[in-house]
Amino acid sequence: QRKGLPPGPPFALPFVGHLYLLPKDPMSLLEKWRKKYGNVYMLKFGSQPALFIHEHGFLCEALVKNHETFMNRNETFVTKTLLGCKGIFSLSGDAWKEQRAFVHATLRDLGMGKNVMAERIQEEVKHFLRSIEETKGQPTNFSNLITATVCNIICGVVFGKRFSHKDELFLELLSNLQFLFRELGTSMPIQFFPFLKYLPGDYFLYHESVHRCQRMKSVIWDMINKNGRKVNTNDESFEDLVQAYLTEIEKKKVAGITNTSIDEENLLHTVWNFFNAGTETTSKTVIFCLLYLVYFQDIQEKLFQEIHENIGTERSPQMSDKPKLKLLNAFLLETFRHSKMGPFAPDRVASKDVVLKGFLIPKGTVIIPVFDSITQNKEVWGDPENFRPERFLDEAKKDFTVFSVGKRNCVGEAMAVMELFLILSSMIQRYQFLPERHGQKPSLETEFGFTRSPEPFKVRAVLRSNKKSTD
Ligand code: HEM
Repeated sequence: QRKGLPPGPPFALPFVGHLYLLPKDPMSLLEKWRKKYGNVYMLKFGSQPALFIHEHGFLCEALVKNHETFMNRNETFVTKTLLGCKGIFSLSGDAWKEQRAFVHATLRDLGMGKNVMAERIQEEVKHFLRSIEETKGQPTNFSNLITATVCNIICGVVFGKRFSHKDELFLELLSNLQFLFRELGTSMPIQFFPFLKYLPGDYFLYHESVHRCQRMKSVIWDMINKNGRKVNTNDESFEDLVQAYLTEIEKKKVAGITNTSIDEENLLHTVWNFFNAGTETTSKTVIFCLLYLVYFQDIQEKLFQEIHENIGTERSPQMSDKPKLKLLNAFLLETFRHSKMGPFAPDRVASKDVVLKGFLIPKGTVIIPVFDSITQNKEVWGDPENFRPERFLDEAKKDFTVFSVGKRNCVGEAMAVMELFLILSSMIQRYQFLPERHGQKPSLETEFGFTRSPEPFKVRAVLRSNKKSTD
């Protein structure tokens, strides 16, 4: 090891580095290494150094204080082969800065004033509540409905329209999205050993993933074009992201600007990134919230009382109600923390040699934030194993976010928070969620993946007695 490098386990093998040591769910091994080497240690992924960060302060040192050095994404099988290094998620350098500034400003505008974003979310929430009602209090697994709802909210914000949950394009979008999320974990070895794609039988799902990505592009392209859009470069008022983006492309053309990343290829991939980054994360959060509501009936009742006192049961919750629902806000933060929904943040790469808190981090090092430890550290949280929303009410503010930190944090954070607030407050206001069978709690066990999932569970959604049917 070069002098000054962070500590790390021995026995890195030629070609594979430490990869051979990592099991499918590596979290307990990473925790073991954290205890042995500290909150920051280094492994080798093949020949590439990989820095694991288990501490919020160190993460800020890297991603906030040294943003320019760690701004770029690592080029991986997913970002390079599947996403073609296009779109806001995969781009690096000036092209990323240009996409980010444009997307950030557009999302901000959609969420301000008339608040088109909140309107689109509320429209979808109405459909969601109606679908819950159709279950008539019978035990139901709501996961697919929640995922379709969240995906359709993105359609509303991006394309300016929602789709019927039975629409063929919408169903294909959803199925490819779910496949890629579920299966990419299995094809991970391909990330480091691309020659595996030549093995017969497509065991690592290389060809299937490439095929699904091609279908995904074609579906999104159809959705982008479907409205037969007209672009008016003088019109500054937009009701969706695609319209804003197409207008920006046109403006650049009219002005003769060719040195730009604002083009159709990046539009397609950026829209795709929205679905990849926004569907699974947000829907899993709602699913975990539902699980905790059912498991902790006393907390559910307190949340209902808070809504009852501050909003009543006659009108739908609005974004302006959010500051008043302190327990609901705390419940959401505790769900993020306790569920460990996103074990890792997507990786970045060091663009030059840099010294962080006395450690030398060589150019080309991959940075892997381990959110699991940040949310489960006993020294920070005291009793991390307990689900206690009040910790976000009573105690000194904790440094923690599941949206990552710095200028390249989640660009959809405000939208996600809006969705989660409107979905949850509306659900709790209207229904009481009960376990499948009286007195039988669902399991809190989870399965590891890009995002963690709870074990499948059914719930009875019983209309609160003071609510009228939505029909
Ligand atoms: C609970 C919900 C969500 C969580 C926990 C979450 C978390 C994250 C995290 C950890 C990152 C990586 C940031 C980094 O590299 O440091 C990210 C990036 C991103 N997220 Fe989210 N996200 C959520 C919802 C959304 C939504 C609703 C959208 C949009 C519809 C979205 C769009 C994106 C995009 C486009 C990026 C890439 C940003 C860039 O590279 O500049 N996310 N998200």
